[in-house]
Amino acid sequence: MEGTEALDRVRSSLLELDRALKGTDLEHQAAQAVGALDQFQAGYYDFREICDNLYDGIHITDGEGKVLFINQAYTRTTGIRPAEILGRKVADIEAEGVLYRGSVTEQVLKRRERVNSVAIILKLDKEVLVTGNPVFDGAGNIKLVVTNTRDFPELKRLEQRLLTMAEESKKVNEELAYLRRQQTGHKQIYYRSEAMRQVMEVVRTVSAADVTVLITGESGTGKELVANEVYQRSERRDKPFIKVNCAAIPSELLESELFGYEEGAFTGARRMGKAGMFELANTGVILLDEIGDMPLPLQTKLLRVLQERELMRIGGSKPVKLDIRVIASTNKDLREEIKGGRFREDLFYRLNVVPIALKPLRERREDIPLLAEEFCRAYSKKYGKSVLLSPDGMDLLIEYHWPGNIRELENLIERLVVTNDSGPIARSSVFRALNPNGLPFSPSETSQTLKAQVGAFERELILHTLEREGSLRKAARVLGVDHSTLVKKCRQYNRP
Ligand SMILES: Nc1ncnc2c1ncn2[C@@H]1O[C@H](COP(=O)(O)OP(=O)(O)OP(=O)(O)O)[C@@H](O)[C@H]1O
Repeated sequence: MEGTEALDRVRSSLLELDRALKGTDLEHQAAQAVGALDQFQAGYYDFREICDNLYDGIHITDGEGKVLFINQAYTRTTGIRPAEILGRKVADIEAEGVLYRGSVTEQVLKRRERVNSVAIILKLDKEVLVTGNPVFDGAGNIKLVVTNTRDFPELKRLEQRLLTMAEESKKVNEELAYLRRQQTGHKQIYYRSEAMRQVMEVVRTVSAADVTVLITGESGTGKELVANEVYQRSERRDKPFIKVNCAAIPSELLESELFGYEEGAFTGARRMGKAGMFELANTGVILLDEIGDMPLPLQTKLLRVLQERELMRIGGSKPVKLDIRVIASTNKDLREEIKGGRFREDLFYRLNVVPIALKPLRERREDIPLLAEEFCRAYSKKYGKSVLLSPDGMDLLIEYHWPGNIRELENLIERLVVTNDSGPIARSSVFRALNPNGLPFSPSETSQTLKAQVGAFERELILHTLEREGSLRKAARVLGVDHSTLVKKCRQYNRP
């Protein structure tokens, strides 16, 4: 019988008694008994309500282990209803072997102290985590045992989930560190020219200071490589380094990519919103590559973000504080862009705190031999070969005007290593690699007169034919000139 039912019965018996005793000497005592019961009942209802609103299952026995009370959560967790256990002794319930095993109440009664243990709910075939506490009377006897029961599998699931998440996050962190290393890759910067020596001097001095850097130069001159170097030498080298190519992202997406958005900011916005590149780079460095291609309205927003060092996601209302170092790069002449009204002058000054201008390769030809040798070495290693450049092959590289700068040189060397056997690469192979479509040799920009350019072309043509045909006589036949003419030309070009 449930406690509340029992109380109701006692109350109605008392009321009956009260009525029967009306007018007798005992009338007053009967009325007092009804009042005391009412008070007790009110307290019991409060207690029940509180217990039924607890998340944990509550199970209370007297000092003999007789079950006095269970709350709703206990029934929810164990499937055991009040009618099955109220008024019964825990030892008997356990001996029956139907409802539960491993009673914590029994252990508390024996050990007279708090017990944490796992009990098995036979009824649902599951484990629960139980904590039992003894409640003592003034004489030191146990008058109650109060236990709380929690779904053990749920805890276990949470623990398991936590473990999996910890493992996943460890893996993600390792992957992140790997990708970061790969992305910035510690590629060495090779140079011999005075121009590059000065650039590296600036890189070394400004990297540690947290200043904004603007790197300019034609495509392929090494702007990204220099940006990597600034990051690697900065205090933020272990923090995020996010690169954004402002020209590669469609202008209508660039704003949300850079600054992020809140949920519901626009149709198609992701649930929960999305952090932009600036937020991802927070505490680290952001490289705004091809900044010259950023649309004007976005330049205004960027300027505000750089000035205030905080941003607002699209559709957001809470500003996000930024602690970020900015490196910008472009192959455009920003002063020309300003003149043409395509770039904001105030943004230019904000970015141009430390300008680093990279010269095109044709204006620092001293770097070509070192770069070519290093690329030869690196690609030989990659392809398991041992390829070198012949001295006259190298001369060709030094003369070439390199519109694609170092990227073009690197790609060319890779092609040469792949297509040549180990050993020195002949001048003719370099020539063919530089002229894959059989187009005339691209002359150096320094040989400007027609005579000089024709001379350079004739020289290449003769040397190339000689190399291919293997003898002066055969080359003269192919070129349709006398043998003596060819000998004379060879002498003129310092060739035997
Ligand atoms: N001094 C150098 N030493 C070694 N490698 C270099 C050097 N300069 C550039 N490179 C290599 O040349 C290639 C092009 O360089 P990078 O991408 O940095 O140029 P960029 O100026 O950023 O080009 P773009 O403007 O097209 O993005 C890269 O593979 C880079 O590693």
